[in-house]
Amino acid sequence: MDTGVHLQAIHCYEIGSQAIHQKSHVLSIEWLEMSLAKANDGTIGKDTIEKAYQKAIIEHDNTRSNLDPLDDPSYIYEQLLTPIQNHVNFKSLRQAKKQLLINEFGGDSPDLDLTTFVNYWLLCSGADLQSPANKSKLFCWYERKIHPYLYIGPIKMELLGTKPDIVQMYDVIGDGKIQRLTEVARQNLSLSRVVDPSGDALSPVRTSVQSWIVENFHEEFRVLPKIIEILTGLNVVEGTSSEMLQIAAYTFSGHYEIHLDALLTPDYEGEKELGNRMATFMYYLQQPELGGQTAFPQSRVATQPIKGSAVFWYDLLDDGSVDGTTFHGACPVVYGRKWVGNKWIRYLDQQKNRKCGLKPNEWFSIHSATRGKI
Ligand SMILES: O=C(O)CCC(=O)C(=O)O
Ligand SMILES: [Fe+2]
Repeated sequence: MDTGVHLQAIHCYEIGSQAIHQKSHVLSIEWLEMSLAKANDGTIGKDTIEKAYQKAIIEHDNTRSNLDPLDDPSYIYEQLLTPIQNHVNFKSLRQAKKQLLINEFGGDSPDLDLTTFVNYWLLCSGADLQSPANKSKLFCWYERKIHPYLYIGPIKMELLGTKPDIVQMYDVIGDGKIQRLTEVARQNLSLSRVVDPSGDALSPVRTSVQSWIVENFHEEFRVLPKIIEILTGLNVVEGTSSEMLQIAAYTFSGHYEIHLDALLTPDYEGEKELGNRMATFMYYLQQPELGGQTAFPQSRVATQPIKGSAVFWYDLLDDGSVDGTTFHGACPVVYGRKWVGNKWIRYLDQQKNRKCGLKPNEWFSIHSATRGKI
C-alpha cells in the first residue's frame, strides 16, 4: 500500500539515532542505512549519518561479542558486522548480510538457528528468498481427484514452498461461516499463551487474542473438520485425531515469532493419547490490509493471509518425530486486523489410512499426499 508519504534522510537518521539509545541494534543500523541511501536529498549531512552509523555498528558488535548468541537474537545480527563491512567484495552491508544469510541457509540442522530467525524477519519485510531452482518446483492446480466431492467442486491449491512443503488452498471457507466463527470466538477471547516447559505462559513472542471452539457443540460448524478431511486425506475427528479449533486475532503489531507447532514437552496434555501435532491446517479468516503473512524460513516463503484460504503443512516426519524445518511465524500486522483458525491434526489416529514411507523418517510431500499417497 503506497500512502504517498515518504521519509526523508533526516527522519531516518532521527529514528536510527533513537534506536541506538534504546539499544535496538538491528533497527538502528537499518534506519541509518536507509538514511545514508537517501542522503542526497540534502536534509542532513552525509558525514553526520556516517558517524552515527559507525557508532551503531561498533555498539552492535560489542553487544554481540558479550552475549550468549541464543540469549535474545532478535535485536542483534548473527555475526559481527565490522569484518563484513570491511569486506571488499560487497557494495553494501545490507547486500553482504543478505548474501551471508543465503550462504548459511540450507543446512539440515533441525535447530532454531539465528539464520532462521533473521530469515523470518526478512520474509516478513517482503524479501524474496527463493532461488529460481526452488521456484521451478512450485506449481498450482485444481484438486479434483483426492475425493469424489471435489469432482463437483474442485479446490484451487498452490504449492508455495518445499522442504517442508507448504500448500495454500483457496476458497475453502465462506464468508457466512467466517462471520459465525468470529462471532462465537469473540464471546470467549483471552490473551494468547505459548506452551512452555512450565505450562502455558503469556509471552511477548505471541501477541494475539484467542479462543477455542468445540466444533461438535455447534451444529453449523460440524461440517468444518469433514471438509479438512476431504482436503488433506487425514482423519480430523475432534478429540480423537484433532484438537478443538483455535481462533486467534491480531491487531496492529500483533505477531507470533517463529516456533514449531509440534509439541516438544512429551507429557503435554493429550499428546500421549492422541500423538503429537502431525499437521497444521490454518484458515485465514480475516485479511489485514498490510502485513500478517505467515513466514516459513526454511521453505523461504511467506504465505499471504488471503481471506477464505488455508495453509497446510506437516509438522512431523513420517515416523512421528518432530520436523525441525517447520519453524514458522506470524509476521506483524502493519495495518488492519487479522484472524486465523488453527486446526491441529494429531498423529496416532492416522495410522489406518496412511501408508508408511520407505525410509524411517521421510518427509511428507503434500502434493503427492493429496494425490492419494496417504
Ligand atoms: O497467524 C499466523 O499466521 C500463524 C499462527 C501460528 O503459527 C500459530 O498460531 O501457531
Ligand atoms: Fe504455528
